[in-house]
Amino acid sequence: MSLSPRLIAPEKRGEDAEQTLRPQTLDDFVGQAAARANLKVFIEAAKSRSEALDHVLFVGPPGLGKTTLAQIMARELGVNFRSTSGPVIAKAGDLAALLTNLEEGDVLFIDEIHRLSPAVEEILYPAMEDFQLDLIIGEGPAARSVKIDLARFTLVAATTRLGLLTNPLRDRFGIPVRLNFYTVEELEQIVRRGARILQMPLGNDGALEIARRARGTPRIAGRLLRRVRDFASVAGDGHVDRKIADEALTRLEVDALGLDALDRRYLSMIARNFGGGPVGIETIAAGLSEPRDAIEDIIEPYLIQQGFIQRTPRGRMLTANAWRHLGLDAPKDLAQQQINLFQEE
Ligand SMILES: Nc1ncnc2c1ncn2[C@@H]1O[C@H](COP(=O)(O)OP(=O)(O)OP(=O)(O)O)[C@@H](O)[C@H]1O
Ligand SMILES: [Mg+2]
Repeated sequence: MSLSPRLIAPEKRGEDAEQTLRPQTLDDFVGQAAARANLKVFIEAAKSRSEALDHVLFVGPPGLGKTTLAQIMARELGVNFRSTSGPVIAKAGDLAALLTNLEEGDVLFIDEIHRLSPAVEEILYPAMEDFQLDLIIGEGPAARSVKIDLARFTLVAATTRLGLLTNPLRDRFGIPVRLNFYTVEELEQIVRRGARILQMPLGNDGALEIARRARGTPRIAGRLLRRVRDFASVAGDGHVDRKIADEALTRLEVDALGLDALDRRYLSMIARNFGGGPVGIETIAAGLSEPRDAIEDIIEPYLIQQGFIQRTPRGRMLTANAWRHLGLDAPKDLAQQQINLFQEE
């Protein structure tokens, strides 16, 4: 799943030197206060009992710190970190090989767990619950099943789409953690921290400007920071203030609220072609020539959180906010339309 390239796309891209900006400890990690406080307690408890931590599931839009937190947890627990992802594990045997290599207490991180194949999921259930592998060896009448004991490990999984997880899988995580978009204040701290690490001169107003336009997402904050740095070193003396940040971000087509060209294309298509909606997701996907998954995962969560669109039973609908942001007049009966749609439910 990916969108056409865009600067503020929150999904990961290889070119990003993300590891340099990654916080290494829970205390270093900005924001997500509730999640952080809970994890701290669970980690302390597991350590004091010398037990493996219960399985953890991180849920949230791309770029909010799921992988980062998984790595931090292994470090704070003082155990090995092994990492893989749903689409990479093709066969049951691949997962079996990973699991049998784990040591007591290790963290196994499975990214994009909603993309595991059903056959692989079957293997995972007893492994998570009883720390056992049930394998079928051979085929036909000669097939027999063997049980292999596993070390007590902690599965840390991440998904952008909780709805795509099967219930039995979801139920096996003792610690579900939802990550939310970051506030501007939190992003400002993240931007300042990034600037310190990159040794880049950044004024307070410059940090605020980048934070406000980072779409609630640390990954985007980091990426904007690097692009602004490039711009400042070419256009000026390298120092970043509000004016330089604004110029750079405007050139990159990131608007005052952090929406990029694709976000605006999404909104203006619904406004101009569908009178503001309601319009179904398949129609939107076709109109934008982007995969439906990516639209639901990457574009919509932020637009919903910012109150630009509403999901109604009959499809997506622009809010008054969105019409205003596009500089267009909202239909006169917008409020009444929205009330009617929800009453149909
Ligand atoms: N709380 C934070 N403080 C500082 N930097 C952060 C924070 N959370 C994330 N980052 C930075 O944002 C980037 C993306 O984080 P991460 O890879 O953990 O996101 P993710 O949720 O795993 O995304 P995806 O769903 O695409 O895998 C990293 O470079 C990381 O350094
Ligand atoms: Mg990740």
